[in-house]
Amino acid sequence: MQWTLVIPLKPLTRAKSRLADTADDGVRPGLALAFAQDTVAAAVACPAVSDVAVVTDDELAGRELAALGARIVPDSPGSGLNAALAHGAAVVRAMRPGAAVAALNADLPALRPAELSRVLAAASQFPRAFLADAAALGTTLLAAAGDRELRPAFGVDSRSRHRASGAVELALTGVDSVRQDVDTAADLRAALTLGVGPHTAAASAGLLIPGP
Ligand SMILES: Nc1nc2c(ncn2[C@@H]2O[C@H](COP(=O)(O)OP(=O)(O)OP(=O)(O)O)[C@@H](O)[C@H]2O)c(=O)[nH]1
Ligand SMILES: C=C(OP(=O)(O)O)C(=O)O
Repeated sequence: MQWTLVIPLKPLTRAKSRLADTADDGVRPGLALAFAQDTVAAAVACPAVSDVAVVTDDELAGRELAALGARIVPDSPGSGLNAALAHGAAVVRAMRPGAAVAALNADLPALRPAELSRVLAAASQFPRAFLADAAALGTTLLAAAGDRELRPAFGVDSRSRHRASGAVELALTGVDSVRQDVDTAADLRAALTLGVGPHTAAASAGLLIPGP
């Protein structure tokens, strides 16, 4: 089964505000872009993924992510993360009716294509399914079969909302790279330990990451 991924990305100057202690205003946009580049590159390289749509209004990110093979969808609702995801899924399905779609965060710099394949293979067993993030409070991936609406409910504590929505929580081990989103300095440290992609490795090389 082949998936279309929908990846949301805020304008870079507003992204990753919880990393302000680690990366100042001059550095943080480039770091957020690097996370998205490594996420998109791994998604595009995943054999279970037929195409990747990035919902963003950021011009630079749009150019850079298109160069990696993503389709760029303007965030025309301009009403936040879940509206952007629902819009991205609708645009994808207008072009490819019945496409299986999965929302994936743009801040997974350690993402490995083989682990993403395992998660998508598991998700394909259910009408809707999700993967909890490394903190076990949020969500990094929400998947919907071709005949189901995505119904995204990302944001603080989204794990419990996605569970309450009837989506099946995927109980997989060995998929840490798909769970490891980066919101804080501790998350960045964990991602670097897992092994990040080349964009994030370069962008984080000069950072002093506060200790635990
Ligand atoms: N297109 C779009 N993407 C969004 C929007 N809000 C958040 N995102 C993306 O959704 C994912 C999770 O977002 P958040 O955790 O809310 O924001 P963040 O920039 O990652 O981090 P913080 O600023 O620390 O909250 C990231 O990939 C964001 O870039 C939005 O309004 N539109
Ligand atoms: C939006 C989410 O992620 P974050 O941890 O980046 O806020 C979420 O977990 O639903």
